[in-house]
Amino acid sequence: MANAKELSGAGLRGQIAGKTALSTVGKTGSGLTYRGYDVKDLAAHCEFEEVAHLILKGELPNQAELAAYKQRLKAMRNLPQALKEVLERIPASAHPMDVMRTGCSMLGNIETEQSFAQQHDATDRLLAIFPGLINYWYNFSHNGKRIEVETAADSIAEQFLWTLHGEKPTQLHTDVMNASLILYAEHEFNASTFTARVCASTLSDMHSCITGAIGSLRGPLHGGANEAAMELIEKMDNPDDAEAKLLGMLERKEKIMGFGHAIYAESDPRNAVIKEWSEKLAKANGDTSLYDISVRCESVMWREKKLFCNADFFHASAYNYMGIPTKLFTPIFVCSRLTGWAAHVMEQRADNRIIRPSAEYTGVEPRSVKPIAQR
Ligand SMILES: CC(=O)SCCNC(=O)CCNC(=O)[C@H](O)C(C)(C)COP(=O)(O)OP(=O)(O)OC[C@H]1O[C@@H](n2cnc3c(N)ncnc32)[C@H](O)[C@@H]1OP(=O)(O)O
Ligand SMILES: O=C([O-])CC(=O)C(=O)O
Repeated sequence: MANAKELSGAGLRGQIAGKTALSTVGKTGSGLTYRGYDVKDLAAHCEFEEVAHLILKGELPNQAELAAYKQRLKAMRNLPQALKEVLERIPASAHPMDVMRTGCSMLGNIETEQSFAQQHDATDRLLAIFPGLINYWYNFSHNGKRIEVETAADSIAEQFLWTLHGEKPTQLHTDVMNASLILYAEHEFNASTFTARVCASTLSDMHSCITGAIGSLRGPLHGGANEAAMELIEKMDNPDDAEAKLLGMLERKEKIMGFGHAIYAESDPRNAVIKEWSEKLAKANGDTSLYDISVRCESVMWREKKLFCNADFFHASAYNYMGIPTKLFTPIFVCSRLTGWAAHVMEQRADNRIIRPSAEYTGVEPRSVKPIAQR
């Protein structure tokens, strides 16, 4: 069993900030469970929709329940005209995470969650619409194409790749995307989920909670690390060059994105899964250089700093092998983590007290206001 990380210091590290029945992170040092199931088990045996059902409704579905759930999501993919018009006004230079944030917020204006009784409907609609939403904007702003988002895709994994590339993806690519969505789905009180819960604790609506969470996920210390990792490894010519560049960065005390974790001590269980998929993709592509560079980065970081790859690092090469533009990496995380965020919002609502911690004051002592002429 891996050692637990010593949790103390700034950033609320180690503080119990609430209760959850959704997941455990690093409880045995390195494990991750969703409602009692090991994430590796789920990634090996399930479709993303099964895991979404587990997280949002409490149990894995049976065959009939899964078919009904997928059919329901499939029927909710259409983009309202008003949302298309907003997306068409966002320039190609925008960051896709900002597009996701705006898209989610806009949907909250036109399909507002009127009461908490609609929380599952609001969540399912977001799950169904997000892949098409981001790829509608991407194709319009980058290629001048208004794509059809109501595809024949059988799953959210397939829908993302289909709406991006305009054709049915290969089984290998669908399988990787499916595993990736499962790995990213839920992670206890991480920064973006905590954002969603804080928002939910004011009794706000689902779209506001998710919009806020997207803003928190965007940063390179959180979800944005998969893009930052790609920007790093694409500058490396080969494994030896990777080693030299990393040693230089460590010497200059630079942060290496895609490494380290706030909770896990020695490894992130999601890494082994996505690393294996990255290797399969590399072999299928007939060019393993990006994978080989990533493997060297992993061994150098462990040898030099005892820092390990988190979920994001091998996602960079895996997504790149599937022809996904780097700036769309973190929006995929959104399409997945939406399940965890929404389930946490529901959990917060079910047993709520407004989240309002205290601060240690470090400012000046009390003083009186001088009339403006005397300042
Ligand atoms: C899906 C996800 O969101 S996973 C996280 C994605 N984020 C990244 O990959 C960004 C890079 N990693 C990091 O910035 C950090 O490891 C975080 C934000 C994930 C966790 O932060 P913390 O809990 O504060 O890290 P931790 O306490 O383990 O840091 C210990 C030391 O290692 C250093 N360290 C941690 N990660 C890294 C890294 N990736 N590169 C270089 N040094 C690092 C810290 O700077 C710290 O050094 P110090 O004591 O001299 O300040
Ligand atoms: O838990 C965290 O701090 C970050 C993380 O890995 C996630 O949100 O998936």
